[in-house]
Amino acid sequence: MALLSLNNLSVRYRGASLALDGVSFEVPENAIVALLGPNGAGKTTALRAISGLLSHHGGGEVGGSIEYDGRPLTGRTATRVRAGIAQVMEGRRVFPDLSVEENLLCGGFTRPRTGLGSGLDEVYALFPDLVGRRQDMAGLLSGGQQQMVAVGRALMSDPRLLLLDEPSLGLAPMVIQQIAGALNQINERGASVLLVEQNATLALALSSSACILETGRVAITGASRDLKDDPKVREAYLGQGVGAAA
Ligand SMILES: Nc1ncnc2c1ncn2[C@@H]1O[C@H](COP(=O)(O)OP(=O)(O)OP(=O)(O)O)[C@@H](O)[C@H]1O
Repeated sequence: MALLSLNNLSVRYRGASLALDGVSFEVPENAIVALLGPNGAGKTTALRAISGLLSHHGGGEVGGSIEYDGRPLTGRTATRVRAGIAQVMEGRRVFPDLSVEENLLCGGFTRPRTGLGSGLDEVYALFPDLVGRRQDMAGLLSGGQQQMVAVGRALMSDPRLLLLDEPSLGLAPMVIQQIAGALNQINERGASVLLVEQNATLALALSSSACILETGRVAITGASRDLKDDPKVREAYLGQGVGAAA
């Protein structure tokens, strides 16, 4: 059974045209799935629908359905059903005047009381760069370190599904590799990841399957290893036209 499934999902923002038009895809248990596509394709809208944030962005009519762990993400129980989902929004959004550790602890507020500790040790093990900065104001960190705080804060709730919106945006290659390594480790420990990325090469390397959106519809979907070799995908999304080196 899929952990998350979008079934014929449509979203229309108030006073605007359809942002998503009959989108269906799944995130299996314990998988990394990439959600790709050009600017305006509807990737962030899909994340907002899953995390329940559409109403904070001009609302919208929603059609179709989303199921998480076999239960619908609609109606009065949706907030409770979403308890296992954590999101890292585009642009990092750390609390700049709180310390690194305070930022992380904010994310642990809904952590299940498993008796396994606060989660801080796991986050510091994933991102050793943060250990020496734990008492520093998060706003003073580099962009890459702030992204580590944002991902770490989401992990503090011990989610089964992590939603990430453009985690590599504006970061140096070495930092991107660290974040990618952390996502692999999170996945190895059993969590699923839905990864929205403009960097399709990175996303296809990290994920087992991918869904490519274009103007609100699913254009291509399949196993990431197949999509990496698909001439249409290479030309349109990987910047590798016919005859380009692999
Ligand atoms: N709050 C909003 N109100 C009205 N229209 C919106 C709103 N947010 C997004 N849209 C529109 O919905 C469509 C999908 O936007 P969305 O941000 O989901 O795309 P995206 O694939 O995430 O793009 P990007 O890669 O540029 O972030 C676009 O046409 C956009 O203009």
